Formats: sequence, C-alpha cells, structure tokens
Amino acid sequence: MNEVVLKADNLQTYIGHHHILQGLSFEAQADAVTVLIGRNGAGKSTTLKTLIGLLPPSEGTIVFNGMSIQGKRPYEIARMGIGYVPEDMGIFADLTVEENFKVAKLKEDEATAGRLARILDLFGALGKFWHSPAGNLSGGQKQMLAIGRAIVNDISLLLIDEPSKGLAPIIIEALIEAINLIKEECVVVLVEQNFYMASAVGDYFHILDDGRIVHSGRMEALVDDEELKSRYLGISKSKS
Ligand SMILES: Nc1ncnc2c1ncn2[C@@H]1O[C@H](COP(=O)(O)OP(=O)(O)OP(=O)(O)O)[C@@H](O)[C@H]1O
Repeated sequence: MNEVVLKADNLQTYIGHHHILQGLSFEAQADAVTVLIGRNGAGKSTTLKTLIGLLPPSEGTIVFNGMSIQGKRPYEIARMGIGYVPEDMGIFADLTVEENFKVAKLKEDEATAGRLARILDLFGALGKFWHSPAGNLSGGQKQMLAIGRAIVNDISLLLIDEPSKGLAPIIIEALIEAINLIKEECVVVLVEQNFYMASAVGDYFHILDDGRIVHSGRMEALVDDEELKSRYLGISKSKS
C-alpha cells in the first residue's frame, strides 16, 4: 500500500449561496498521478481551489503530509510544498518569461537554480523566449511556463487544472511526456477532461459528479469500463 500524501475528507464548499462541493473525499498516493475527471460543472476546479485555500471549505478536513491545511491561506499552503497551476494559467503577460520565474521563486539558492535548469531542459521553448513577454508565447508554451513556474520551488504536490485545454494534439503529447517526468519528483493531482491525456498519465482516477466523488479506482480499470465512461464522461466505445 502506497503512502497517502493528501487526504481530503467530507469537503463542503460554497460559492456564494451555491453548495458546490457536497461531501467530497479522496486521497492522493505517493509516486502517482491522480486524475479528477467528470462533466463540466461537476466541481473539479472548485476541488483544486479548495485544496489550495482559494475557496476555504465550510466543513471537512484536508491533510497534506500529515499536516492539516484546511483554513490556511493560499500562500501558507503554497509554502508548505504545494504547487498550483490554475485553469487560466495565471501567467503575467506583460512580464518576460524570466520575470515570471522571478516572481514565482521562493528562494534564490542552488537547489532552485538546479530545478530551473531542469525545467529549461524539459521545456526548451522557455529558454528560447526567456527575454520575451510571456503574453507573446503560444498556448502550449504558456502552459509550459505555468507548469514550470509551479515546479521551480521545492514542492511535493502539484495541482494542475486542465492543462490540455485548447491545445493541439502534438502539444498534448509533449505535456504527457512532461507530466510523466514531473511525477518522478512530486505527487500530481490533475484535473483533465481529455480522456486520452488522463489515461496516458493517470495511475488513479476519481470521477466527480455534483460535487461528490462517485467512482474511484486504478486508471486501467476505467479505460476498460465502457459503461462508466459512457455514463459519466460521455465517451462512447466508437469514440474512445
Ligand atoms: N464564481 C462562481 N460563482 C458562481 N458559481 C460558480 C463560480 N465558480 C464556479 N461556479 C459553479 O460551481 C460549479 C462547479 O464549477 P467548477 O468550475 O468547479 O466545475 P468543473 O468540474 O471544473 O467544470 P469545467 O470542466 O467546466 O471546468 C458549477 O456549477 C459552476 O457554475
């Protein structure tokens, strides 16, 4: 049995008066990519925002590496070793790629410089456009910058919200390769609608529906489960 790095239990999250997460519970294991999937509006992005402290839950617990993190501020949670790549990527379009990294870096030490060098090896375009405004990057390059910025610090958990959104298949292949390398360094919790990408990187899956987890298991089991894919993900056999 693998070590549990993140355990969310009975999360209840409201946005205004809307009760979005309704008792959501799941775990993420060490050395694995856990994928959250489900229909539009199921509560996937809300789950990541709840975990990182942007939407504090009204009830429930979140334990990360044995520490309770619910109720902490996002910057406190980030400093405990959780990286977050939001759906809109959150990069600073007017700043250069270099400046985007400067804003993100928590330390200017040797270990951070080593991680940055590895990120530039992984995502060659970032080095090429190092002095260009990040707003000029292509969609795929922006996603690489957003992910690179999140892993430049010493994190043990990376939360990524729908990285494949709007990207061409060839760029999705590069992202799959990158996430499979990143998972060697830290635990990944990924929200992903693209089932090809979800199944190419995921070790475990959780299906969300109406703010709850309705099915969980190993990704291989979901790949073979036509009924579940059709019911919750709208994937029919001919399309998969
Ligand atoms: N700022 C907001 N104000 C009101 N309702 C919101 C807000 N943000 C999200 N919601 C609602 O919360 C529910 C869950 O949204 P969320 O973005 O978490 O879903 P999702 O599963 O990530 O969907 P998608 O795949 O479309 O991104 C939806 O019904 C959405 O309309």
